[in-house]
Parts: sequence; structure tokens; C-alpha cells
Amino acid sequence: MKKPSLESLGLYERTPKICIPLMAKDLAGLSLQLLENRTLPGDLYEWRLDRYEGDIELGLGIYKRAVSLPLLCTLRTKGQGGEIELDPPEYLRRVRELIELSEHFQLIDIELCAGDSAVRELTEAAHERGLLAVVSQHDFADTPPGEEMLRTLVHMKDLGADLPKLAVMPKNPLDVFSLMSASFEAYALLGPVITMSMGEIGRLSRAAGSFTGSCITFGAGARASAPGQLGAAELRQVLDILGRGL
Ligand SMILES: O=C1C[C@@](O)(C(=O)O)C[C@@H](O)[C@@H]1O
Repeated sequence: MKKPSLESLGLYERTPKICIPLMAKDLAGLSLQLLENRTLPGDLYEWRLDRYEGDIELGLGIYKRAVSLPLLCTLRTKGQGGEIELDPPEYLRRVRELIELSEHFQLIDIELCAGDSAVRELTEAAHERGLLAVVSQHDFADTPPGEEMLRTLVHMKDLGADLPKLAVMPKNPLDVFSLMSASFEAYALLGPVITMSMGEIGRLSRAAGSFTGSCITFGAGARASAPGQLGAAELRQVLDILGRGL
């Protein structure tokens, strides 16, 4: 696959792309999940490396042989909903190492909580290697005020994000509308973003990207990677219905 861009990955299209998370612990699990997912309507995969304990290069080789879809590599730390505890220098080192393997994938997740200078360093390194940088932030407790969510997405872009990504937890439907509205405002200012309101109440936001400018939505394959995720096949149906005639 040649150097990816938002255009070449279809991320300016009206209907969001479905990203299926791979949550395997080892090489055998990775092969199995890819096999189980092969009939699902995913547009790209996310490999959640915080769960994985095997050799990463071998895993990337297996991925490339099994599918030709773009791959987002994510090392999700505990505080952000992942399974690995890393102090900031260790996180920086691990993501830098991943970026070195850039020839095998297209997008890399960089957590905003790593701190501005680390994020800037990592987005620059990702760009030098031809990767698209997704800068992400998760709030599992709350939905911040709309202006704050918009500010966060703008700040991510300023730090070099190609795709700013924000996931928040709603307490009621108004919180979901607030996230969707902040997403649309960010899209109008910055171009495509990735946003979601998590949990059961937030599901609407995962299907609403055609209206909110959220260009990627995570749909579960063998295993969900966050609360409230719809299955990839269900998501395809809902997106197709909502996108009809747009
Ligand atoms: O950042 C995200 C979004 C996500 O948390 C979600 O809510 O769908 C799922 C994660 O796997 C991914 O890294």
C-alpha cells in the first residue's frame, strides 16, 4: 500500500469507515480473530497492542498476509481504557519503536495524555515515516462542556494530528448531543475527526458520523474494545440506512 492520506483512505467520504478492533493476546489469537472477522464489513482494522504479548513484527506479517485493509496500531494505556500501565517515558519509547515498523501499517494512535511535547515529537516522527497520526483522548467518567471538547480537538490538530479523536462518557442523551455537536463544529473547522459517546446511551453517536464529521467508527468483531460498541455487521446496516440519499 502506498503512503496513506485521508483522501486515499476515503476519510473525506460522507459515510464513516468501520474499524474493527483486534484484541488478541498472541499470534495464534490474532490469526483466529482475522479468520473469524473475514466476512465482516470492516474498512480497516485497529490492532490493540496493549493486549498483545507476542512478537509484533511477526504479527504484522500475519496481518499483511491475511488482509489488505489499512491498519491502525494502538497502544492503549490503562488510564485511557487499555490494558497496559506505562509511565510517560516508557510510553514514548514504545510508540517510537512502533513507528519504526511503519512500513507494515498506515495509522498510529498517540495519546494526548502523553503530554504536548511527547505528542508533537511522535506526530512528527509518524509523518516522517509516512504514517497518519490519530491523537486520542478518552474520558470514561464524563462528557466535558461542548467548548472544552472543541478546544481539545483543535489542540490535537495543533499538535500535528491528522485525525483528532475524542471518546467521552455520557450521563444522559443531552451529553450525547453535546458530543455530536462539538464533533460537527470541529469537522467544520478542521476536517474529519473521530468522535464517540461511549456506553449504551452513546450508541447513536457511533452511527451518526455522516452528520457529525466523525470519519471512523469502531465496530466490534470477535471482541468489543470499548463500552457501547455495536457489532461491525449491525453498524454497516445502520450506516447504510442513515447514509441513503445523502
Ligand atoms: O480510541 C478508540 C475508540 C474506542 O475507545 C471506542 O470507544 O470505540 C475503541 C478503542 O479500541 C479505540 O482505540
